[in-house]
Amino acid sequence: MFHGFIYLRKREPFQTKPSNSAMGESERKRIIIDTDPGIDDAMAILLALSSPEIEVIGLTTIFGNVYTNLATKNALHLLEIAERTDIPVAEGAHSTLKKVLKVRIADFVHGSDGLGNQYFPPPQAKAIDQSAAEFLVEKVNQYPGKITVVALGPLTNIAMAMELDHKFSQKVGQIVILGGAFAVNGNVNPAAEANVFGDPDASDIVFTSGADILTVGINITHQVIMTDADRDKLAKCEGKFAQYLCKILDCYFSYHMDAYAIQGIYLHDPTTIIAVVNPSLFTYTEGIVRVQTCGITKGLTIFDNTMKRFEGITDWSNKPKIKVAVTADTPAIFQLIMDRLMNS
Ligand SMILES: O=c1[nH]cnc2c1ncn2[C@@H]1O[C@H](CO)[C@@H](O)[C@H]1O
Repeated sequence: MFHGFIYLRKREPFQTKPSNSAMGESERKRIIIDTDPGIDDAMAILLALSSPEIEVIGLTTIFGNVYTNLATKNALHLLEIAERTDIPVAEGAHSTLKKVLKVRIADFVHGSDGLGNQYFPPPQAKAIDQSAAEFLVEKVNQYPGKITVVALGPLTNIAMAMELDHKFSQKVGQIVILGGAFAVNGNVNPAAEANVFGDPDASDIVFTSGADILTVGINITHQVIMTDADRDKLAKCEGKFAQYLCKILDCYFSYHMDAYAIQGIYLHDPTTIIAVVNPSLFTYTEGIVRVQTCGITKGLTIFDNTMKRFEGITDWSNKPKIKVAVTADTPAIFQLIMDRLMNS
């Protein structure tokens, strides 16, 4: 049982910023998106690029929905679609933190090209020479306390950045993670959510690193659903992003019909972007999260609400707390995603 609700905060948990006003450059949050595109990653990246509250200063890539080299290709391709090739892409790890090369790839969710089996022409641009971890470290040192890292895939690159610079956790502004399944079943198996399962050792390191972390699990993202009818609305928009997304969504819809028997899709990654764009649409609880790294419950996220003083030392004792999203204003989140994508 997830007993965190006692700590539930009202709608002032994050520093809330106006969502639609013309914001000065200095007020915009600088974000780096760590991503494995991925259909819902593509939606999230285009949503982020349509959101005046944030400035995307880089993309870093990781395995998950696709292998890392394809994630890099897709990230570069999406920036070409958005005409934002000024944004650097840094390629990340090809294997887990423990160097397991045989990673789990969700091509059955996103198509073998990761973008709904559209086989777009290869991008012209190339990734920068720095690795994802090096890029992350450089940026948090350049803008201490000011970078928000949005992690939409397994957490390998973030854990590697923490290994590379032991002060990374203190220098990063916030890490907003799509990860975990709190008090609900996973989506890889009953225990584990896909991103945490992808690299459980890295997830455990990141969750216990002491950084300011907000994690948005599938207990939240499974509430934000785009239906067939919503897709039809998107298809009627002339906007470039809306038209592009309608091309790639079919495969993701078919997967949800197969796996969940729903005529709709879960907006995991776009919902996580909204947690950065308008945090007041979520509430969270605070506690310590550890990750099971082996066995049949590999990838399980186990939350300690710190209400009980356990006798003796446990593996949760003295670990830093993180924020775990527990409620969300799902109609408002969905509407904001749609408005941004329809008007892009
Ligand atoms: O069944 C699944 N297996 C693997 N990955 C999945 C599945 N469903 C969704 N995702 C992907 O994992 C993240 C959320 O856990 C999302 O990025 C989503 O695209």
